[in-house]
Order: sequence, then structure tokens, then C-alpha cells
Amino acid sequence: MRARVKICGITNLDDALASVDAGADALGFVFYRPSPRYIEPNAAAQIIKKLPAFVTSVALFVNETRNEIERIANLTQVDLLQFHGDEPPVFCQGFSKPSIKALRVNNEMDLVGEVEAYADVTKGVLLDTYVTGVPGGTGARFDWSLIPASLAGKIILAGGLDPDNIADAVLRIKPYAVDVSGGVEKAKGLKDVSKVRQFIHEVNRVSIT
Ligand SMILES: O=C(O)c1ccccc1NCC(=O)[C@H](O)[C@H](O)COP(=O)(O)O
Repeated sequence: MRARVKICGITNLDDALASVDAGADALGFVFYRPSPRYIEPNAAAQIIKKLPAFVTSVALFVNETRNEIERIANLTQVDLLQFHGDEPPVFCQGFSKPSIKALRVNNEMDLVGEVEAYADVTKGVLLDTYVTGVPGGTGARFDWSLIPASLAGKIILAGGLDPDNIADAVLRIKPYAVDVSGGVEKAKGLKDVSKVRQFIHEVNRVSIT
């Protein structure tokens, strides 16, 4: 099965449409002000309403309040919420939109146990790199050997992916989907369209087996 591709950190319409044209299945919008990829909700709404059918728009939050999440979800008409902070499983339920949860992987956690706990209350679990004090978008890879084979087909892989390592990642981990931000940028918050195309081309290439 082909791994789905989410291009995260979209900040403008040109990058959004170019990513869709390249074959992206989902686009991520960061509503976390300290991020260099932060986008104003009104600007995101203008982009999201121009997306074609069958492209999933994802709103990313870090330890945000329920009220603010609902306000932005309503304003942008986004399809899916992504929780990228310390939100416990119980927090991920009860919104007007379904959610996915990011876990930052380190070698002390019970990865399978945590994935199971969130799988019950979300549409999916994204595995990202743990870097102290940085909630996401680090551009750093984590040790993929920490992912047991039992999670193949079940997780969204993120963290330091790029056109050069994505084929290896897909072949080794067999994720349900992959998520990239920094690895397809020319500058923080600006996508390099040729890298986006190359990244998705590689995913497609290794998925045809
Ligand atoms: O992108 C950010 O700036 C960001 C900030 C705070 C929390 C999450 C953030 N991004 C999350 C993503 O979905 C990224 O795609 C994921 O962390 C992988 O990023 P990268 O290693 O740059 O591909």
C-alpha cells in the first residue's frame, strides 16, 4: 500500500497548490505562535477553501485551550486536528473534528502502550523526534529501530524526513503515512516545490512493489 503524504507547515497558497499538484494527500497548518511556520487562522481559511476535494487539511496545535481550538476549527473549516504538545488521551476527544496525536519518541517511553492509548481516541498517531524544549518541526530524525514491526501500517512517521531518506524510511518502517516539513523547505515556512515533488516521487516509487 502507498504511504500517504502530509506536507506540514504550509504558509501560503502557492505552496499549498503546488504540494497538491505534486500528489500530497494532506496539508498541515501550524497554529502555534512561536513556530516560524505559524499561519494566521484567517489566512489558513483562505487557503483551505481553495483546496480541491480529497485533500485533507490539518490544524496543528501545541497545548492550546479547547475554546481556541474550536474557534480556529470553525473559522478555517479544517478537516482534522493535530495535537503536538502534552495533550493526554482524554483531551483528544469531544471536538467538532477528529484528531491525530503526535508523540515525541525517546528510548524511555512505552511506545506501543502510548500508541495504543491514543489510537483508541484518535484517527492516528504521529511519531516525531524528541528534542528538549522544541515541540516539533525540528528537522531531526529519531532512532527508527525504536519502532517495533508491530506498528507497521499503523503510524504516521515524521521527524527529519527528506527526499534522500524517505525511501529508506518507507521501506523499513512501512508507515501508514509520512509527514514532512523542514526537509522540503527552501527557508523556514517556505516550501521548495522541487523537493516536495522529489519527496512524493520517492514515496510513490518504493510503494509500487
Ligand atoms: O513545524 C513546526 O514549526 C512545528 C512547531 C511546533 C510543533 C510542531 C511543528 N511541526 C510539526 C510537524 O508536523 C512537522 O511536520 C514534524 O514535526 C516534522 O518536522 P520536520 O522534522 O521539520 O520534518
